[in-house]
Amino acid sequence: MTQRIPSGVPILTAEAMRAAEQACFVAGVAQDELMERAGAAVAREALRFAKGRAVLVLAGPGNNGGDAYVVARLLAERGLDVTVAALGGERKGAAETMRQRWDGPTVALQDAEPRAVLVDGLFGTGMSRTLSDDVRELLHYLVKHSEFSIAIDLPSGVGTDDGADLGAAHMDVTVALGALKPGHVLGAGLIASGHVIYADIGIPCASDCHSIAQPEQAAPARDSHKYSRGLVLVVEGAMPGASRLAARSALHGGAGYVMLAGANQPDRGPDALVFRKAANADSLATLLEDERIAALVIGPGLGRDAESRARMEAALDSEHPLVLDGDALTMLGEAAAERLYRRKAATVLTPHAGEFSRMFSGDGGKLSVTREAARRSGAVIVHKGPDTVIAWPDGRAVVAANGSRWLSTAGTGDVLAGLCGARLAVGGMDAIAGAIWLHGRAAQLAGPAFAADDLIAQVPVALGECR
Ligand SMILES: NC(=O)C1=CN([C@@H]2O[C@H](COP(=O)(O)OP(=O)(O)OC[C@H]3O[C@@H](n4cnc5c(N)ncnc54)[C@H](O)[C@@H]3O)[C@@H](O)[C@H]2O)[C@H](O)CC1
Ligand SMILES: [K+]
Repeated sequence: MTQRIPSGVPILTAEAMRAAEQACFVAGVAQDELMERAGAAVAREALRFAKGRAVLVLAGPGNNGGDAYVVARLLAERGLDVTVAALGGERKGAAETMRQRWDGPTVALQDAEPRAVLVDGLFGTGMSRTLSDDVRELLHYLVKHSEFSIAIDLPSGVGTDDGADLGAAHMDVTVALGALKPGHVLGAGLIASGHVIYADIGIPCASDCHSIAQPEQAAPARDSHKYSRGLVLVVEGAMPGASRLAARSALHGGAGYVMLAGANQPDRGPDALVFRKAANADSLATLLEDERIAALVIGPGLGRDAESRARMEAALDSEHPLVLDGDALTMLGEAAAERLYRRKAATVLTPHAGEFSRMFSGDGGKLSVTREAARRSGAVIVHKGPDTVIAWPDGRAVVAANGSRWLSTAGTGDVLAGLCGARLAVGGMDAIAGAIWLHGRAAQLAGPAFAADDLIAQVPVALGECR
């Protein structure tokens, strides 16, 4: 898997990181020691590429700069040709100690000349405002004219807690110190960070937010049968192709039995896919009385007319675990939180950015607005994108940012909705992250320029990789 983001790693905000660091100091670890560990972790990665190349280390005014001086010293001790370009003069505390321990060449940042390897130690989690024009222009110039660029903790110019673009250049590698930050996995920060390497520097980092990890996918129990593995019913609508993609995806995503409820029997498609006639909302409501249904998927290709709305209401009124996607989300709109909060059964929403903004307002980064929406609606929210944020009502969150760029093709959202239905049926709300992992992994396996149908074919292969 092209692992741009390490999996299963805690994600901490700047404030949480500082608290974790403080707890270390209280436990007796000195800031100098942490800075030495941070610098050693970055130097180790820089060495992989820097052999025989000239190195330019940018040192900012704070502790990110302190780390930078450690990196410079360690690389010079290994015989590399290192120059430090410093922003500002005397530092405070451990950063000043590290500045004084550096006895190699130092120039003022504005006098820096490009070198083959660039180490960015200007700003890390202390980034609080947009980079000034002169610093931003110089940073971009130096990165552009380097052969390899590596950022300490975060690329300078990335919003730590929301991935906002505060002037960042695109780095080849970023070494995340102690934990990932939202800035590594969201928006502009995900792009600027390049390949993210997690460096454990001995700071205990508990978090209810992690980067996505491969799900455990035990094979079905020996005595399982199609109902115990979960019956998924997919509601067909105005555009049957979308719901059929979702239904076939559920079949390959591990469901024991998949039904497609619609107006006309499909004239082709897997025989394993059972069709049930439901010509209108009333006949759908009757079908939904079947207690064997473990999960319901509605929205792909549903349509937005009165009949579609009536079908959605029938699904919402049922007491089945429910995946709402596409048109169902658009029809819910701003009423989503209030309408869903009353549901007792598990509800999963799979909005893309536009659908999300029509349902939930709120400012702040994608992680915080999605967590707030999950809390208010009582639903699991899968806020899709190159940085998909999954948030549960109890505050837990997972971010998936390894997906293939080829997922930007029609029907892949329908496939995800079907996978969520299968995982909801098999493992309940907690299993939803597994659907996103399977979707992303199947896309990587499908290679370039796949169609949604090819994506479904790779899901069992991705499942086979799970323990
Ligand atoms: N948390 C850990 O486990 C460790 C963190 N380390 C490193 O410390 C930095 C965070 O250091 P801090 O001093 O808090 O902030 P920065 O160095 O990122 O920023 C310095 C300073 O710069 C000012 N500032 C903010 N934005 C701008 C701007 N746009 N232009 C100019 N100046 C700006 C602001 O006052 C900041 O305080 C962390 O990333 C790690 O690299 C430890 O060394 C190791 C353990
Ligand atoms: K940095």
